[in-house]
Amino acid sequence: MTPAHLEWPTRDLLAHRAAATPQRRALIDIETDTAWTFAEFTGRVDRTAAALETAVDRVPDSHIGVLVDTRPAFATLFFAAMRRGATLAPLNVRETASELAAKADRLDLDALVCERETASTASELVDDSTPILSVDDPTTEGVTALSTLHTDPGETTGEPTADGKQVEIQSAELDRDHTQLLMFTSGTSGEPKIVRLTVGNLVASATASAFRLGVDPDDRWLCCLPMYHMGGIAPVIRSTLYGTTAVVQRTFDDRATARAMDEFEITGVSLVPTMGKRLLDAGWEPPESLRFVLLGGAPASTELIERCREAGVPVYPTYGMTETASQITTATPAEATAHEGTVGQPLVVTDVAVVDETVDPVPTGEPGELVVSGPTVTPGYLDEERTADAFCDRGLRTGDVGYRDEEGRLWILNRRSDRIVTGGENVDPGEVIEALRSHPKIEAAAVVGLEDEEWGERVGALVVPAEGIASLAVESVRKHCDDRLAGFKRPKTIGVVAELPRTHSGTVDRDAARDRLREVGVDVTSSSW
Ligand SMILES: O=C(O)CCC(=O)c1ccccc1C(=O)O
Repeated sequence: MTPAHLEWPTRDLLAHRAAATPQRRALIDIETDTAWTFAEFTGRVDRTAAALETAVDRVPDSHIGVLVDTRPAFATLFFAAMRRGATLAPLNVRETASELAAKADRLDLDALVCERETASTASELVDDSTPILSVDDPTTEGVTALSTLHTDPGETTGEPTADGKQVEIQSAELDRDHTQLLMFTSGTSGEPKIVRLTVGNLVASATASAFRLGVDPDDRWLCCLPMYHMGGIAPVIRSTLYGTTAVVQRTFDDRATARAMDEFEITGVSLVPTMGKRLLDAGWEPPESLRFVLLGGAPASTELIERCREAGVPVYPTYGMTETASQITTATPAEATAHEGTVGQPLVVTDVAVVDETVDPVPTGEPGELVVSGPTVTPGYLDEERTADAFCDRGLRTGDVGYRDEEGRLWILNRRSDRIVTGGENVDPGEVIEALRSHPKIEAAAVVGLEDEEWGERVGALVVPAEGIASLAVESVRKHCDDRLAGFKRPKTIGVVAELPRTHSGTVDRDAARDRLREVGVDVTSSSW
């Protein structure tokens, strides 16, 4: 065992930051045009932590649900929970009350934190004995002041002085193995999994990220991804660890986001591919200040990477999961250009093994399931059975298929769980998508299995016509596939749509794609099955 004094430090990141650089800017909120120094931020966190103490009998290890959208108050709650050893369970504010109630039921909540917009939904999610707190105090102007709806807010500590000197720094050592976050994976079918992420996972991820993206003391990271997803909260943790500024934008909007990048001289931003495409479609020109666009959450097309290169966007395609506290591999702009389609090499602390069905490594260049290990990997799901299923001796089985080159760069082929089984044959949707995308009039495609009486499943395809293509004949798509795919792989139902349905995190929503196909799909007869 490693002696304690040689172990990775797990002190309160924010308290440490507030002591080291109290006057540097921690957060900028675009919506309210407000900025907080690290001294002010840590003061707010203390007040929020005090309000939690008042509302919850025993804060350490309590489960605190969060129904708050992307705003500084979310960041404040995160660090308040960290400081007091509570566990935060962020919920997706865009879901319906019934979807949220099903999730809340699984979390065993000791309290629920809402905001003005979600207060009425929040009251439907928990019973009367569970305190509900709001980050919008109706009696004060403070955006991050936290009051309670069901209970008295009690005493709060005062604001720090202008020079931050009187801030009381609580820099207690944190328990690295403490579960800091319970995150729902953006599952597209079946019951979503609840991922446990520890303080150690989050700190390791934020540390390793810096070795790929670099850190400049004047960095400003634009946070416009939802903070209840991993890709949205990760930049807040990174910025606090680095002592740099998180600029918070409640919702992405191509024009408003482009404007914010100019106005705040943004140096980095996390985006999902759909956002990157929308920015470019709107004629976005990246500001000179911009050093990186971390592009993840879903595979980016080679066309999008090429468009980024042409527009001078410093794009870092990344492959990550909630289960690994964000990035697993990340490619640099130079790699992304020189090695088309790659998501780059693993972060410095992460190992990726490519394995066959018996979990033995396959030779370089050959495809296999990706197994991830290292300090960013979750200790498991809330559900023990699912944990047992997901892990092997080598680490976390991702269910994704990919291959690596001699230098260790990774390519993702498809999500294994998306595999379609038709008439006993396995179909890799990625292969069908590739065939469809080689059609000159098709820009994007989603391929899913549709229930079929005879074959179990049949292949269905939603296709999006390329820009400027007024009409795309289903017959021409069918012919194109006839020439390129074995009979069982050819789409038997084809639908032409303007846009693919996507989940909030940007991945294709496969259930919605299936529904769309049932609505607009045309059944085609292939010359052979
Ligand atoms: O796919 C996931 O669940 C993680 C995605 C993620 O973290 C992410 C998504 C978009 C942009 C950047 C990142 C990141 O790795 O920080």
